[in-house]
Amino acid sequence: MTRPRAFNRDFKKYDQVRKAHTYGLAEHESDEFDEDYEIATLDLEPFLRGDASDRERFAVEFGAALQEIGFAVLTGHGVDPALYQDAHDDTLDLFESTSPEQKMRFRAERHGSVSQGYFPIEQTSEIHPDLVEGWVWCRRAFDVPQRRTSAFRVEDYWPVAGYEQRFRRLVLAHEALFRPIAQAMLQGIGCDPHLLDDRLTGTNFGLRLNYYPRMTEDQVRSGAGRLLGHEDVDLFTILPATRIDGLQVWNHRSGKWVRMRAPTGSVVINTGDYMQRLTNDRLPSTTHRVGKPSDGSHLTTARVSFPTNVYLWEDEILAVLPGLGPPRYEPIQAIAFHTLSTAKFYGDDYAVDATTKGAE
Ligand SMILES: O=C(O)CCC(=O)C(=O)O
Ligand SMILES: [Fe+2]
Repeated sequence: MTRPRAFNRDFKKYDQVRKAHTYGLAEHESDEFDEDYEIATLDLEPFLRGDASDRERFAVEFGAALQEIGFAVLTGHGVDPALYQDAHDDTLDLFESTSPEQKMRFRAERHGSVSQGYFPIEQTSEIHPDLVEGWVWCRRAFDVPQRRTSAFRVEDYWPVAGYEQRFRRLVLAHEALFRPIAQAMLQGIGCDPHLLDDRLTGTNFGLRLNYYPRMTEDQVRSGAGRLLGHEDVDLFTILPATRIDGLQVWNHRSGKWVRMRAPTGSVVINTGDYMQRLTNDRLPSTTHRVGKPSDGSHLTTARVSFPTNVYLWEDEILAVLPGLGPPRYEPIQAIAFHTLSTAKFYGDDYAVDATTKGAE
């Protein structure tokens, strides 16, 4: 059975930043690919440890890549590659060894802005049945410093406590990169690099595990994709390079898709809706999706990915940053911005009015 095609423009009313292009949510035979486009791979080390001129050089190249396509690949980030190997194995283990009943005990629901918990296959969003299972935890689900209204209880969030400890290592390693990456982005578009430092200290984030099971011939024939075309709602995403490819990125200039090929151990960085709003459209929230891998392994092998989405806390106000021209957007509270945007995926009831307290 072939489903009718769905397009992003059918869901335009949810957009909280300008998105002028039209794309099909799943792969289609009419899609065109820009096989020559190379997403920039940059070494972050000079920005982390170099002098002022090293930092400036990196920031300019990073800013250029992001302004052009919204994606860049970083090496030299300092995260131990063994952490990524462990996260890969732990993700496979979590999805393959947790019973369906246990998974459903943690079904995703709204925690502040974030839809946190387990997403069954074909239920990542209400708008498109994707062939992925997901599991999301925000900062509240980790035993790390933060303001809490009640004591942390690991069993509220995790089917087995050991997973919290293991994935905590990954989120702490990524948290150390939040400010340097944001600083480089801001410097790269000519802003004061430190504008977001305070708000990124102890900020909220979402760790998302994606498990794309092996596909049957019928699923391939149905036209279903592994993950629908979307933009991330966040400031930016840190996606460790996946072992199996399949990530496709929309090139605004050519209107074609670009295949992401990131070297082992590198991280893919992309800007999201919060960043597009704060930077007055200078850094785009770029469309991407997951399609079939180039090696045909979707018929035999599961694929996993484990992106970290960087957010601001719910009570922050998102206003266009200084130095970026006349603001194209009104200030908006982060919880309203986040939940209005993601009501596209989770249904209209997901949206929280700005005046409502972002209760858990
Ligand atoms: O699986 C991937 O490569 C990307 C996943 C993604 O875009 C997401 O979880 O938002
Ligand atoms: Fe994404």
